[in-house]
Amino acid sequence: MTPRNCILIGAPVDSGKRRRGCQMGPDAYRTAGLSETLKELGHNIRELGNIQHAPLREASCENEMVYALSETIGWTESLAESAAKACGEGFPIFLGGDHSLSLGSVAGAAAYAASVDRPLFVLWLDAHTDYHTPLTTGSGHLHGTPLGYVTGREGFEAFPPLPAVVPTENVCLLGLRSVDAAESAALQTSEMQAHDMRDIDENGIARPLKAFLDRVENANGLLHVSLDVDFLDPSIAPAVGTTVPGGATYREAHLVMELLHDSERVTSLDLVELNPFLDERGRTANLMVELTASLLGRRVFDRPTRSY
Ligand SMILES: NC(=[NH2+])NCCC[C@H](N)C(=O)O
Ligand SMILES: [Mn+2]
Ligand SMILES: [Mn+2]
Repeated sequence: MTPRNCILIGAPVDSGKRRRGCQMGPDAYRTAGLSETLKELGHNIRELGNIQHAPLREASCENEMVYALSETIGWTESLAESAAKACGEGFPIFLGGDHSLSLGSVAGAAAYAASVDRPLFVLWLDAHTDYHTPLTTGSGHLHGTPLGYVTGREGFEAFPPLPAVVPTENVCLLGLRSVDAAESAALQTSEMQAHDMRDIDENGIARPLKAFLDRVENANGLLHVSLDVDFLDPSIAPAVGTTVPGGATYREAHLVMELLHDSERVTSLDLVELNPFLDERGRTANLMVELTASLLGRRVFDRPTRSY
């Protein structure tokens, strides 16, 4: 297995929703031994500690429900900058923080991809589509908007202008089981490949993922993976503020990670929405670390062939 130059970037973003706790996420991953686990697999690890948001400026939005706009803009600025830089130096892993961190991490990955003239693809592992804009969100929670931002939807005027838009046809969502009406309407007119849990129940999780990975391969694309804890079933991953029943099982989740590893396509990763305050003796943090290990090459044993 080729060793990767992993760059661990702590992003204690907690502004994307009202319930606090994701700011403790980076330390929970450290406590669960993320860095040691990846080292044992033979990877090189660079730890950047926790980054901070850019200085806050006044910002406003027509939608008065929108929560902590300035802070999320500040995070988007600093994260986009560190993501673009880290993508040029290795394999960035963002230790979140809530999902609003992906406004910045994906924007930065897209900027990097454009700078090397390669298309960026995004795999969204989530119960939710996170395709709102500040104008359509009913909750006002900006962790529900990152895919809206990076695909260039209107309504993000207060945010840093996107250096490069991710075309909706380059986005694949897996694990959906909670989609708001406004998001569902917008999804219809987009080219995103959205796979809900029913789709996965009927067809399995490998089939849609392999089809997507083939497209990434054929386009010689870079691939950003955004893993929201609530992709997983709450019975195995309770530490998230937005649990939805009926999520990915332990084996489905590991299979996704193993297929991603085999594709050798993943170039950046977000681990988001872990709220250690809601965890049970660290089990969700531990599982997220195990899944990251599978994505980075841990396997049960080295199979001589894969044709049985
Ligand atoms: N990243 C997340 N957990 N997003 C949940 C979003 C939930 C809901 N769609 C909202 O906009 O409020
Ligand atoms: Mn999410
Ligand atoms: Mn979610």
